[in-house]
Amino acid sequence: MSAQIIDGKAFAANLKQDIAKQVAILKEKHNITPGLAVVIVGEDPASQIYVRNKNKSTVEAGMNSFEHVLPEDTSEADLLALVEQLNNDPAINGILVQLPLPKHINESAVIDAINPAKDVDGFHVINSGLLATGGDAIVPCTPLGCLLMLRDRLGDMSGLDAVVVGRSNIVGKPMAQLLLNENCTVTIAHSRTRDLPGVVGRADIVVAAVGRAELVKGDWIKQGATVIDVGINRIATDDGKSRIVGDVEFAAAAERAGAITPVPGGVGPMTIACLLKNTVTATCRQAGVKEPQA
Ligand SMILES: Nc1nc(=O)c2c([nH]1)NC[C@@H]1CN(c3ccc(C(=O)N[C@@H](CCC(=O)O)C(=O)O)cc3)C=[N+]21
Repeated sequence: MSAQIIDGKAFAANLKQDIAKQVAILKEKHNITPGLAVVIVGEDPASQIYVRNKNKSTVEAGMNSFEHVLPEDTSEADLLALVEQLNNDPAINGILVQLPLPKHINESAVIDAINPAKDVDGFHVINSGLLATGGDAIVPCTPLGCLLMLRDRLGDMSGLDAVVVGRSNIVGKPMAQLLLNENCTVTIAHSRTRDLPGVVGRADIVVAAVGRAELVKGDWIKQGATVIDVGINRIATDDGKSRIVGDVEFAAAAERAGAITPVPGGVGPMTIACLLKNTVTATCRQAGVKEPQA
């Protein structure tokens, strides 16, 4: 058997079209243009590429994009002052502070300084608390993108065994919450898990988010399982160049899975589409208007 490849790029392109329609309706009916501010501290080239992609997608969707590139040696106090300024700016509906931040800055202090209503990453402790307690959270973009692809593929997930490999605050934990909300039986596996192959092998749904190249082996996957690969790892190749691989051994896993996301072209593009989606959601909540149907 060979898996269906879940085309995250095409899925994201569709989602972005819907979002552009929503933005057009917001403009026409309410005279509102959503504004997204992205803050980046330091010169990490990979980060700069993400920021550029986000900026391009935001503008393509008809929203306003504001970029703040600060030097690596920016103090925590100066970054907090910028966050406060963005919190108070009515033209800004969403704020994203690119992670990781330089080591001299306390990340959670910065994230928790963002107005939770503008926290389009869904990283604020208020939003993680709302997600955990069934409230109206802004949901982190990567897990939200994974959920949309899973719903599209599987529909009702009630009673399915789901394993999330990885326990980060930004992917693993919120992903587990979302799967629990779908009535899956959820296991969170991590570096101390005994018998990871056995745990993964029971799962109908595997979400791999550990950040370790090809850690999840193809022959662990249950026949017909749905595999979502969140990893983006750059590895060296024999010819002295490099390529991007996920957290799952893709070719071998595709032999057994029912469906699988590729890397690149899977979860990554959905993350950006969901950032735009969250920005529309946040804008509508701030304005007290119902989210338009695309
Ligand atoms: N506050 C914050 N929020 C984030 O959402 C955030 C962050 N910080 N820091 C960095 C990571 C990384 N990230 C990616 C988003 C999209 C792709 C993406 O679209 N990747 C494409 C292209 C990959 C390529 O070819 O380079 C793909 O997977 O197909 C990748 C990585 C968001 N992040």
